[in-house]
Amino acid sequence: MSNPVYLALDLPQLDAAKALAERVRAHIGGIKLGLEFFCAHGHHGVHEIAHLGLPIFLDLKLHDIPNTVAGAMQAIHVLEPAIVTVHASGGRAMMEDAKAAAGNGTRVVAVTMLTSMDDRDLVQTGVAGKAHDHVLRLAELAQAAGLDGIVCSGHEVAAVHRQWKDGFFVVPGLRMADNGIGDQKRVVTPRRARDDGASVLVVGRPINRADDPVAAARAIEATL
Ligand SMILES: O=c1ccn([C@@H]2O[C@H](COP(=O)(O)O)[C@@H](O)[C@H]2O)c(=O)[nH]1
Repeated sequence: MSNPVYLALDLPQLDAAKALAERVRAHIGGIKLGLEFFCAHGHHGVHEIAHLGLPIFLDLKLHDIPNTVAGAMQAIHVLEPAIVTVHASGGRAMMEDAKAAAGNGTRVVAVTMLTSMDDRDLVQTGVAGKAHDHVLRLAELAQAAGLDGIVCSGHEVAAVHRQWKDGFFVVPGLRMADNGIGDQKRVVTPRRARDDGASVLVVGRPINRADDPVAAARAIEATL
């Protein structure tokens, strides 16, 4: 089985990001490039990281009207990302158009509820109910829109997996026992997320802020 860990390269400097990816390359299965990286380095930065030969996950969390999101998907075709994210709360039509505009080799997955939010945060956005139910509802919408899967926390992935058997599930918010959680609120260990059905495990700070990133990546790999 291939390594499900995708390293979130949330670093402002391109050289430092490249050097880190090269160091941990043998202990990860792919690289996630998010808003911080893409806003700073754009297509050029993606090409630089893609030279390493690992699958690229563009975590752009697109959220706009359908026409605009479809245009953005077409603009990133050329980068041949393995995975791209959109926000499920953008609605069914937006997700359908995003999927239609994506390249054949690209999985489009919908962010349900950010792992940095809990039940209280959800209520503050005007959504009544629990995170768990909200995630399941948005997963159903993403499936109906023809997406490949969703992004959710490790708290929900087992339930989502039961309702969407062949879905592709991306789980961030992962921490080992000795990691600080920072701004994340719905966290589990990488092992628990994998056992509960995660397809991709997104790990950022536990590796990219570690004193020894290679040792940290190896330690996570050893638990899987
Ligand atoms: O719900 C979400 C969606 C995306 N992310 C992204 O994953 C990484 C997690 O980084 P850590 O340092 O391991 O907390 C980061 O790039 C987020 O943008 C998420 O955390 N939660």
